[in-house]
Amino acid sequence: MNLLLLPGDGVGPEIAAATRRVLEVLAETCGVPIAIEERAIGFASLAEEGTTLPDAVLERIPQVDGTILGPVSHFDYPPREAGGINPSAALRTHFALYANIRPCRSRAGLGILRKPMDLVIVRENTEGFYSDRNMHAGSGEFMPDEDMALSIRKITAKGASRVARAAFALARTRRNKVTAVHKANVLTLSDGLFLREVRKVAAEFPDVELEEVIVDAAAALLIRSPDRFDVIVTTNMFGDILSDEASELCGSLGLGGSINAGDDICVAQAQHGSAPDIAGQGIANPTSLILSAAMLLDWLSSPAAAVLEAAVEDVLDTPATRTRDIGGTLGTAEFGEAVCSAIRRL
Ligand SMILES: NC(=O)C1=CN([C@@H]2O[C@H](COP(=O)(O)OP(=O)(O)OC[C@H]3O[C@@H](n4cnc5c(N)ncnc54)[C@H](O)[C@@H]3O)[C@@H](O)[C@H]2O)C=CC1
Ligand SMILES: CC(C)CC(=O)C(=O)O
Repeated sequence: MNLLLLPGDGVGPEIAAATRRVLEVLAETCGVPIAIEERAIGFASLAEEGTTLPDAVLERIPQVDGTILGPVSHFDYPPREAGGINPSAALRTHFALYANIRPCRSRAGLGILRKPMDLVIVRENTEGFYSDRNMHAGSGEFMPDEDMALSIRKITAKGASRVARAAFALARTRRNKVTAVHKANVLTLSDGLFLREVRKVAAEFPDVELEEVIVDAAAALLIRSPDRFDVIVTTNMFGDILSDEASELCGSLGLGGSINAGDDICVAQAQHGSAPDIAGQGIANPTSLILSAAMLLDWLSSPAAAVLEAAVEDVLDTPATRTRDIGGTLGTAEFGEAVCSAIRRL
Protein backbone atom coordinates (compact mmCIF):
# COMPACT_ATOMS: atom_id res chain seq x y z
CA MET A 1 0.00 0.00 0.00
CA ASN A 2 1.16 3.55 -0.69
CA LEU A 3 1.03 6.05 2.14
CA LEU A 4 1.72 9.76 2.00
CA LEU A 5 3.39 11.24 5.09
CA LEU A 6 3.12 14.99 5.72
CA PRO A 7 5.25 15.73 8.82
CA GLY A 8 3.96 19.27 9.53
CA ASP A 9 5.31 21.77 12.05
CA GLY A 10 6.61 21.87 15.64
CA VAL A 11 6.87 18.32 17.01
CA GLY A 12 5.41 17.06 13.69
CA PRO A 13 8.71 15.99 12.09
CA GLU A 14 9.79 14.21 15.29
CA ILE A 15 6.60 12.18 15.77
CA ALA A 16 6.35 11.58 11.99
CA ALA A 17 9.86 10.09 11.95
CA ALA A 18 8.96 7.76 14.83
CA THR A 19 5.71 6.78 13.08
CA ARG A 20 7.52 6.12 9.80
CA ARG A 21 10.07 3.88 11.51
CA VAL A 22 7.30 1.93 13.27
CA LEU A 23 5.42 1.44 9.98
CA GLU A 24 8.57 0.24 8.24
CA VAL A 25 9.21 -2.36 10.95
CA LEU A 26 5.51 -3.33 10.89
CA ALA A 27 5.65 -3.85 7.12
CA GLU A 28 8.79 -5.96 7.40
CA THR A 29 7.50 -8.05 10.31
CA CYS A 30 3.96 -8.62 9.05
CA GLY A 31 4.97 -9.04 5.41
CA VAL A 32 2.67 -6.21 4.37
CA PRO A 33 4.20 -4.01 1.70
CA ILE A 34 3.95 -0.39 2.84
CA ALA A 35 5.63 2.29 0.72
CA ILE A 36 5.89 5.68 2.42
CA GLU A 37 6.37 8.86 0.47
CA GLU A 38 7.05 12.11 2.32
CA ARG A 39 6.15 15.65 1.24
CA ALA A 40 6.60 19.00 2.93
CA ILE A 41 3.68 21.08 4.16
CA GLY A 42 3.48 23.90 6.72
CA PHE A 43 6.43 26.19 7.35
CA ALA A 44 8.74 23.82 5.41
CA SER A 45 6.78 24.20 2.17
CA LEU A 46 6.06 27.88 2.84
CA ALA A 47 9.82 28.49 2.75
CA GLU A 48 10.34 26.40 -0.40
CA GLU A 49 7.16 26.88 -2.38
CA GLY A 50 5.42 29.91 -0.89
CA THR A 51 2.45 27.98 0.52
CA THR A 52 1.76 25.82 3.58
CA LEU A 53 -0.30 23.47 1.38
CA PRO A 54 1.21 22.93 -2.08
CA ASP A 55 -1.14 21.93 -4.92
CA ALA A 56 1.05 18.88 -5.59
CA VAL A 57 0.11 17.53 -2.14
CA LEU A 58 -3.59 18.05 -2.84
CA GLU A 59 -3.22 16.22 -6.15
CA ARG A 60 -1.34 13.32 -4.57
CA ILE A 61 -3.77 12.56 -1.72
CA PRO A 62 -6.47 10.90 -3.86
CA GLN A 63 -3.79 8.89 -5.68
CA VAL A 64 -2.38 7.14 -2.58
CA ASP A 65 -4.13 4.63 -0.32
CA GLY A 66 -3.96 6.85 2.73
CA THR A 67 -2.34 9.96 4.18
CA ILE A 68 -0.70 10.58 7.56
CA LEU A 69 -0.78 14.23 8.54
CA GLY A 70 1.40 15.63 11.32
CA PRO A 71 0.24 18.56 13.44
CA VAL A 72 0.58 22.07 12.04
CA SER A 73 1.27 25.46 13.63
CA HIS A 74 -1.55 27.21 11.79
CA PHE A 75 -2.04 29.79 14.52
CA ASP A 76 1.34 31.25 13.51
CA TYR A 77 0.80 31.11 9.75
CA PRO A 78 0.79 34.30 7.68
CA PRO A 79 -2.49 35.34 6.01
CA ARG A 80 -3.78 33.34 3.07
CA GLU A 81 -2.59 35.97 0.63
CA ALA A 82 0.93 35.23 1.89
CA GLY A 83 0.54 31.44 1.55
CA GLY A 84 -0.82 30.53 4.97
CA ILE A 85 -3.48 27.85 4.50
CA ASN A 86 -4.43 25.62 7.44
CA PRO A 87 -3.77 22.18 5.87
CA SER A 88 -5.81 20.46 8.50
CA ALA A 89 -9.01 22.38 7.87
CA ALA A 90 -8.45 22.61 4.11
CA LEU A 91 -8.01 18.86 3.60
CA ARG A 92 -11.12 18.08 5.61
CA THR A 93 -13.26 20.38 3.50
CA HIS A 94 -11.61 19.80 0.14
CA PHE A 95 -11.93 16.00 0.33
CA ALA A 96 -15.20 15.94 2.31
CA LEU A 97 -13.57 14.09 5.23
CA TYR A 98 -16.75 14.52 7.19
CA ALA A 99 -16.14 12.20 10.14
CA ASN A 100 -13.36 12.90 12.60
CA ILE A 101 -13.12 9.72 14.63
CA ARG A 102 -11.33 9.88 18.00
CA PRO A 103 -11.30 6.83 20.28
CA CYS A 104 -10.32 7.39 23.85
CA ARG A 105 -9.88 4.88 26.61
CA SER A 106 -8.38 4.75 30.05
CA ARG A 107 -5.41 2.53 30.82
CA ALA A 108 -4.35 1.26 34.23
CA GLY A 109 -2.06 3.71 35.99
CA LEU A 110 -2.52 6.51 33.45
CA GLY A 111 -4.49 9.72 33.80
CA ILE A 112 -6.57 11.19 36.58
CA LEU A 113 -9.79 9.27 35.93
CA ARG A 114 -11.02 7.01 38.69
CA LYS A 115 -13.56 5.25 36.46
CA PRO A 116 -13.03 3.40 33.20
CA MET A 117 -13.49 5.28 29.92
CA ASP A 118 -13.84 3.53 26.57
CA LEU A 119 -15.54 5.77 24.07
CA VAL A 120 -15.24 7.16 20.55
CA ILE A 121 -16.00 10.76 19.67
CA VAL A 122 -17.33 11.09 16.14
CA ARG A 123 -17.09 14.75 15.29
CA GLU A 124 -18.64 16.45 12.30
CA ASN A 125 -15.54 17.65 10.51
CA THR A 126 -16.48 20.00 7.68
CA GLU A 127 -19.08 22.39 9.08
CA GLY A 128 -19.90 24.13 12.38
CA PHE A 129 -17.76 27.10 13.32
CA TYR A 130 -14.82 25.71 11.36
CA SER A 131 -16.48 25.47 7.97
CA ASP A 132 -13.98 26.53 5.39
CA ARG A 133 -16.08 27.32 2.35
CA ASN A 134 -13.09 27.49 0.09
CA MET A 135 -9.54 27.03 1.24
CA HIS A 136 -8.41 30.09 -0.66
CA ALA A 137 -11.25 32.30 0.53
CA GLY A 138 -11.12 31.99 4.32
CA SER A 139 -13.29 30.48 7.02
CA GLY A 140 -16.87 31.32 7.85
CA GLU A 141 -15.83 34.49 9.65
CA PHE A 142 -16.05 38.12 8.69
CA MET A 143 -15.86 41.61 10.15
CA PRO A 144 -18.56 44.05 9.07
CA ASP A 145 -16.49 46.77 10.71
CA GLU A 146 -13.30 46.87 12.74
CA ASP A 147 -15.14 46.57 16.05
CA MET A 148 -17.33 43.60 15.19
CA ALA A 149 -16.39 40.05 14.17
CA LEU A 150 -18.96 37.42 13.20
CA SER A 151 -18.53 33.65 12.91
CA ILE A 152 -20.99 31.59 10.93
CA ARG A 153 -21.82 28.21 12.41
CA LYS A 154 -22.97 26.16 9.49
CA ILE A 155 -25.08 23.03 10.08
CA THR A 156 -26.69 21.21 7.18
CA ALA A 157 -29.02 18.24 7.06
CA LYS A 158 -26.59 16.44 4.76
CA GLY A 159 -23.58 17.06 7.04
CA ALA A 160 -25.44 16.02 10.19
CA SER A 161 -26.97 12.97 8.57
CA ARG A 162 -23.75 11.54 7.14
CA VAL A 163 -21.78 11.92 10.37
CA ALA A 164 -24.68 10.46 12.36
CA ARG A 165 -24.73 7.43 10.07
CA ALA A 166 -20.98 6.94 10.64
CA ALA A 167 -21.56 7.12 14.42
CA PHE A 168 -24.46 4.64 14.46
CA ALA A 169 -22.60 2.20 12.21
CA LEU A 170 -19.64 2.40 14.57
CA ALA A 171 -21.83 1.91 17.66
CA ARG A 172 -23.08 -1.34 16.13
CA THR A 173 -19.53 -2.69 16.27
CA ARG A 174 -19.23 -1.62 19.94
CA ARG A 175 -21.81 -1.31 22.74
CA ASN A 176 -24.79 -0.11 20.67
CA LYS A 177 -25.17 3.33 22.18
CA VAL A 178 -24.88 6.79 20.61
CA THR A 179 -24.92 9.99 22.64
CA ALA A 180 -25.73 13.10 20.60
CA VAL A 181 -24.02 16.07 22.24
CA HIS A 182 -25.58 19.43 21.38
CA LYS A 183 -26.63 22.86 22.62
CA ALA A 184 -30.11 22.88 21.08
CA ASN A 185 -31.52 24.55 24.19
CA VAL A 186 -29.83 27.77 23.02
CA LEU A 187 -28.80 27.12 19.42
CA THR A 188 -32.35 26.12 18.62
CA LEU A 189 -32.12 26.28 14.84
CA SER A 190 -28.62 24.98 14.15
CA ASP A 191 -28.36 22.30 16.82
CA GLY A 192 -32.09 21.70 16.43
CA LEU A 193 -31.37 20.71 12.83
CA PHE A 194 -28.41 18.57 13.91
CA LEU A 195 -30.60 16.70 16.39
CA ARG A 196 -33.43 16.32 13.89
CA GLU A 197 -31.08 14.52 11.50
CA VAL A 198 -29.50 12.38 14.23
CA ARG A 199 -32.97 11.23 15.33
CA LYS A 200 -33.87 10.35 11.72
CA VAL A 201 -30.74 8.23 11.38
CA ALA A 202 -31.42 6.65 14.80
CA ALA A 203 -34.70 5.32 13.41
CA GLU A 204 -32.69 3.33 10.85
CA PHE A 205 -30.73 1.69 13.71
CA PRO A 206 -33.40 0.43 16.14
CA ASP A 207 -30.83 -1.80 17.84
CA VAL A 208 -28.73 1.22 18.84
CA GLU A 209 -29.81 3.36 21.80
CA LEU A 210 -29.79 7.13 21.29
CA GLU A 211 -29.39 9.54 24.19
CA GLU A 212 -29.11 13.31 23.94
CA VAL A 213 -26.91 15.35 26.28
CA ILE A 214 -26.30 19.11 26.33
CA VAL A 215 -22.63 19.89 25.74
CA ASP A 216 -21.85 21.56 29.06
CA ALA A 217 -23.30 18.60 30.93
CA ALA A 218 -21.37 16.26 28.63
CA ALA A 219 -18.11 17.99 29.61
CA ALA A 220 -18.93 17.35 33.28
CA LEU A 221 -20.19 13.79 32.73
CA LEU A 222 -16.95 12.84 30.97
CA ILE A 223 -15.32 13.39 34.35
CA ARG A 224 -18.10 12.17 36.63
CA SER A 225 -19.27 9.07 34.77
CA PRO A 226 -17.19 8.43 31.65
CA ASP A 227 -18.39 4.82 31.53
CA ARG A 228 -21.88 5.94 30.44
CA PHE A 229 -20.52 6.89 26.97
CA ASP A 230 -19.93 4.56 24.04
CA VAL A 231 -20.05 6.61 20.81
CA ILE A 232 -20.52 10.38 21.02
CA VAL A 233 -21.67 12.21 17.89
CA THR A 234 -21.40 15.97 17.87
CA THR A 235 -20.69 19.10 15.89
CA ASN A 236 -17.22 20.29 14.95
CA MET A 237 -16.12 22.59 17.78
CA PHE A 238 -17.82 20.64 20.57
CA GLY A 239 -16.04 17.49 19.36
CA ASP A 240 -12.74 19.32 19.12
CA ILE A 241 -12.94 20.42 22.76
CA LEU A 242 -14.44 17.25 24.24
CA SER A 243 -11.90 14.99 22.53
CA ASP A 244 -8.99 16.92 24.05
CA GLU A 245 -10.69 16.73 27.43
CA ALA A 246 -11.20 12.98 27.09
CA SER A 247 -7.59 12.36 26.01
CA GLU A 248 -6.13 14.39 28.81
CA LEU A 249 -8.37 12.66 31.36
CA CYS A 250 -6.87 9.39 30.16
CA GLY A 251 -3.31 10.63 30.59
CA SER A 252 -2.20 12.98 27.83
CA LEU A 253 -3.13 14.80 24.67
CA GLY A 254 -0.32 12.78 23.15
CA LEU A 255 -2.22 9.49 23.50
CA GLY A 256 -5.31 9.63 21.31
CA GLY A 257 -5.43 8.39 17.73
CA SER A 258 -7.64 10.13 15.18
CA ILE A 259 -8.71 9.81 11.56
CA ASN A 260 -10.50 12.19 9.22
CA ALA A 261 -12.65 9.88 7.14
CA GLY A 262 -14.71 10.50 4.04
CA ASP A 263 -16.34 7.95 1.79
CA ASP A 264 -13.18 7.20 -0.20
CA ILE A 265 -10.32 9.10 1.41
CA CYS A 266 -8.87 8.86 4.90
CA VAL A 267 -6.30 11.13 6.52
CA ALA A 268 -4.78 9.98 9.81
CA GLN A 269 -3.88 12.86 12.10
CA ALA A 270 -2.69 13.20 15.69
CA GLN A 271 -5.32 14.68 18.01
CA HIS A 272 -3.00 17.30 19.38
CA GLY A 273 -1.38 20.42 17.93
CA SER A 274 2.25 21.12 17.02
CA ALA A 275 3.27 21.58 20.71
CA PRO A 276 5.77 24.38 20.02
CA ASP A 277 6.68 24.49 23.72
CA ILE A 278 8.43 21.11 23.45
CA ALA A 279 9.38 21.08 19.73
CA GLY A 280 12.94 20.13 18.84
CA GLN A 281 13.63 18.44 22.18
CA GLY A 282 12.84 14.88 21.14
CA ILE A 283 10.42 14.42 24.03
CA ALA A 284 6.98 14.54 22.37
CA ASN A 285 4.83 11.46 22.79
CA PRO A 286 4.34 9.93 19.32
CA THR A 287 1.52 7.60 20.45
CA SER A 288 -1.26 9.76 19.01
CA LEU A 289 0.19 9.76 15.50
CA ILE A 290 1.20 6.08 15.68
CA LEU A 291 -2.32 5.07 16.81
CA SER A 292 -3.78 7.32 14.10
CA ALA A 293 -1.68 5.40 11.57
CA ALA A 294 -3.06 2.15 13.05
CA MET A 295 -6.59 3.51 12.57
CA LEU A 296 -5.77 4.31 8.95
CA LEU A 297 -4.52 0.75 8.42
CA ASP A 298 -7.75 -0.51 9.95
CA TRP A 299 -9.78 1.78 7.65
CA LEU A 300 -7.83 0.16 4.80
CA SER A 301 -8.80 -3.27 6.23
CA SER A 302 -5.17 -4.21 6.82
CA PRO A 303 -4.59 -6.95 9.44
CA ALA A 304 -1.39 -5.09 10.39
CA ALA A 305 -3.58 -2.54 12.22
CA ALA A 306 -4.30 -4.91 15.10
CA VAL A 307 -0.61 -5.82 15.44
CA LEU A 308 0.38 -2.16 15.65
CA GLU A 309 -2.32 -1.35 18.16
CA ALA A 310 -1.36 -4.33 20.35
CA ALA A 311 2.30 -3.29 20.24
CA VAL A 312 1.48 0.26 21.37
CA GLU A 313 -0.70 -1.04 24.21
CA ASP A 314 2.06 -3.40 25.28
CA VAL A 315 4.58 -0.55 25.47
CA LEU A 316 2.15 1.79 27.28
CA ASP A 317 1.39 -0.93 29.83
CA THR A 318 4.96 -0.80 31.12
CA PRO A 319 5.87 2.30 33.15
CA ALA A 320 9.52 1.94 32.08
CA THR A 321 8.61 2.43 28.42
CA ARG A 322 6.50 5.58 28.71
CA THR A 323 7.25 9.10 27.58
CA ARG A 324 7.61 12.05 29.96
CA ASP A 325 4.11 13.47 29.53
CA ILE A 326 2.78 10.30 31.15
CA GLY A 327 5.40 9.99 33.85
CA GLY A 328 8.06 8.02 31.97
CA THR A 329 11.53 8.89 30.76
CA LEU A 330 11.61 7.83 27.10
CA GLY A 331 12.11 10.29 24.27
CA THR A 332 10.12 10.28 21.01
CA ALA A 333 12.50 8.07 19.02
CA GLU A 334 13.13 5.71 21.94
CA PHE A 335 9.39 5.19 22.39
CA GLY A 336 9.14 4.45 18.66
CA GLU A 337 11.92 1.86 19.03
CA ALA A 338 10.09 0.28 21.98
CA VAL A 339 7.00 -0.09 19.75
CA CYS A 340 9.20 -1.64 17.02
CA SER A 341 10.56 -4.18 19.53
CA ALA A 342 7.02 -5.00 20.66
CA ILE A 343 5.94 -5.54 17.03
CA ARG A 344 8.80 -8.01 16.54
CA ARG A 345 8.05 -9.72 19.84
CA LEU A 346 4.25 -10.09 19.59
N1 LIG B 1 -4.56 19.27 14.16
C1 LIG B 1 -3.65 20.20 14.27
O1 LIG B 1 -2.72 20.26 13.50
C2 LIG B 1 -3.78 21.16 15.38
C3 LIG B 1 -2.94 22.24 15.39
N2 LIG B 1 -2.99 23.13 16.42
C4 LIG B 1 -1.98 24.21 16.37
O2 LIG B 1 -0.88 23.81 17.18
C5 LIG B 1 -0.24 24.96 17.72
C6 LIG B 1 -0.06 24.82 19.21
O3 LIG B 1 -1.35 24.76 19.85
P1 LIG B 1 -1.57 24.49 21.38
O4 LIG B 1 -2.78 25.20 21.79
O5 LIG B 1 -0.31 24.74 22.12
O6 LIG B 1 -1.98 22.95 21.49
P2 LIG B 1 -1.06 21.65 21.46
O7 LIG B 1 -1.98 20.50 21.33
O8 LIG B 1 0.01 21.77 20.45
O9 LIG B 1 -0.37 21.61 22.92
C7 LIG B 1 -1.08 21.70 24.14
C8 LIG B 1 -0.23 21.12 25.28
O10 LIG B 1 -0.14 19.70 25.14
C9 LIG B 1 1.20 19.28 25.01
N3 LIG B 1 1.29 18.24 23.99
C10 LIG B 1 0.64 18.24 22.81
N4 LIG B 1 0.99 17.17 22.10
C11 LIG B 1 1.87 16.46 22.85
C12 LIG B 1 2.59 15.26 22.64
N5 LIG B 1 2.49 14.55 21.53
N6 LIG B 1 3.42 14.84 23.63
C13 LIG B 1 3.54 15.53 24.78
N7 LIG B 1 2.88 16.68 25.03
C14 LIG B 1 2.05 17.15 24.06
C15 LIG B 1 1.98 20.51 24.58
O11 LIG B 1 3.35 20.43 24.95
C16 LIG B 1 1.21 21.63 25.26
O12 LIG B 1 1.65 21.79 26.57
C17 LIG B 1 -1.10 26.16 17.29
O13 LIG B 1 -0.52 26.74 16.14
C18 LIG B 1 -2.44 25.55 16.95
O14 LIG B 1 -3.15 26.29 16.02
C19 LIG B 1 -3.81 22.94 17.50
C20 LIG B 1 -4.67 21.87 17.53
C21 LIG B 1 -4.74 20.91 16.46
C1 LIG C 1 -8.43 22.67 11.83
C2 LIG C 1 -8.64 22.62 13.32
C3 LIG C 1 -10.06 22.47 13.64
C4 LIG C 1 -7.73 21.57 13.91
C5 LIG C 1 -8.03 21.16 15.30
O1 LIG C 1 -8.14 21.95 16.22
C6 LIG C 1 -8.15 19.74 15.59
O2 LIG C 1 -8.00 18.91 14.73
O3 LIG C 1 -8.41 19.36 16.73
